[in-house]
Amino acid sequence: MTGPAGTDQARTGPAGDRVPAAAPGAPAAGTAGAGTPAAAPGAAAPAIAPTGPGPRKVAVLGAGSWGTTFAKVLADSARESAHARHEPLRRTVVLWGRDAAAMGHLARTHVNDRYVPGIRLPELLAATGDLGEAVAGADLVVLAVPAQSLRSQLPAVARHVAPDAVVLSLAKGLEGATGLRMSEVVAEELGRGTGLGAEHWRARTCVLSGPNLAMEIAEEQPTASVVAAPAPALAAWVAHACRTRYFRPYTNTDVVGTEIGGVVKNVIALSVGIADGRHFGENSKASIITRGLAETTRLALALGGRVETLSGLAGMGDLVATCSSPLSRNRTAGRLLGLGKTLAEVQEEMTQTAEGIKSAPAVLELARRHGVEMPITEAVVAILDERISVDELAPLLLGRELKSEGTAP
Ligand SMILES: NC(=O)c1ccc[n+]([C@@H]2O[C@H](COP(=O)([O-])OP(=O)(O)OC[C@H]3O[C@@H](n4cnc5c(N)ncnc54)[C@H](O)[C@@H]3O)[C@@H](O)[C@H]2O)c1
Ligand SMILES: O=P(O)(O)OC[C@H](O)CO
Repeated sequence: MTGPAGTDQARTGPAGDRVPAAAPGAPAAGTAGAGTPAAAPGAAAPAIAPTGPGPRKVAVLGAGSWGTTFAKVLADSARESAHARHEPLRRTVVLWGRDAAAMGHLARTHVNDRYVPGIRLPELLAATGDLGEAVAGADLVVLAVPAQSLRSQLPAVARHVAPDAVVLSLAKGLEGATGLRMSEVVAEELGRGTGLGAEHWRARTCVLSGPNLAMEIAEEQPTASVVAAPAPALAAWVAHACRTRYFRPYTNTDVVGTEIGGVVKNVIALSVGIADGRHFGENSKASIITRGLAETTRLALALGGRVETLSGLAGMGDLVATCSSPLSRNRTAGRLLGLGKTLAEVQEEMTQTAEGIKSAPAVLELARRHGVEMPITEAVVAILDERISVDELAPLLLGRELKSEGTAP
């Protein structure tokens, strides 16, 4: 690992316990080394809601636009908090990316020009191409790889993760093959890989979602977000770890609703992009956004989410940001489709992840399994499958039987 480590001689784990400081790259107390199981099956589970100071070591896995930006947020948060308390910096933030050469360059230069051009990253931010080195001893493990790649990274995470670590998922997608939400994939894989079981990790897995276009946050433009966790104290611990003067995370305990809001808005943004590509104006786009929120809410409620989550930052907030911004990759992909490009051409042109393309069929399948009607999603999937043309989108949606407004089917 390259970059500064925490300055204190001791670290406090998520459960508030004092444990000896770990040398950079070495497993911390309570953490298994590379290739060894992280914890014996049936080991006593430490407290789920961490107390005390925030995480001493944070690993951020995935050095794309959001992983890099969120690592900056975590480093800035530590610096601001130390400054406010007149205390020394106590946090190490380690960003892991699969391209070791790129990570070496990032560590030396503190820039990631491919994903956040022009942004100077904090000195506190370390970078590595060695996943074990990043995860070992981390109190908080942040997952920022795209949804379809997450599962393949988790066995390696399981080999190194501390049993009492907290996991924070940033991805906004459903797994295509299973239709599972990212928090479900995390619990399943870490439960199996550590031998601690899915329930152990479900209780420690949080998600962050909201109107969070990475480049705006990298530029320190004021932004709010939501941390959802199974327990309020856990959400608060994570929120405190990432609050900065430009980033304000709210908390809730609706993990399902928060994840579904982040997933489905990408599909709706594809549709708004298509409308944009067909040169439709604001009425059309506002109509899609509003009815998109209705179908997102229907699905979230069917899965156990809460309506206030969908009318909040992780629902309406994210939908508005993504559907309005030219920075959105999903809206951009939709726009290219609307301009007449094929899906293959769009994918060729996109250099960053547009989660909605892979998630849309999984969202539709999930909705069907729960008897939820999602006409916009259905139309987007039909376009992606090339069963209908982009010109058929509007007649298809407007030709449906009239009904009363609201989220009811
Ligand atoms: N960019 C944003 O504004 C933003 C904001 C909020 C949430 N998100 C979500 O965050 C997640 C990550 O998106 P992003 O914007 O950082 O994507 P990105 O396209 O900018 O970067 C993706 C990164 O993941 C890496 N990657 C891809 N496959 C991998 C694999 N198999 N193993 C390891 N690394 C792999 C790539 O090399 C790249 O560094 C997505 O789910 C996205 O929806 C993005
Ligand atoms: O660029 P997009 O479309 O992946 O959207 C980025 C963020 O999710 C917006 O909140």
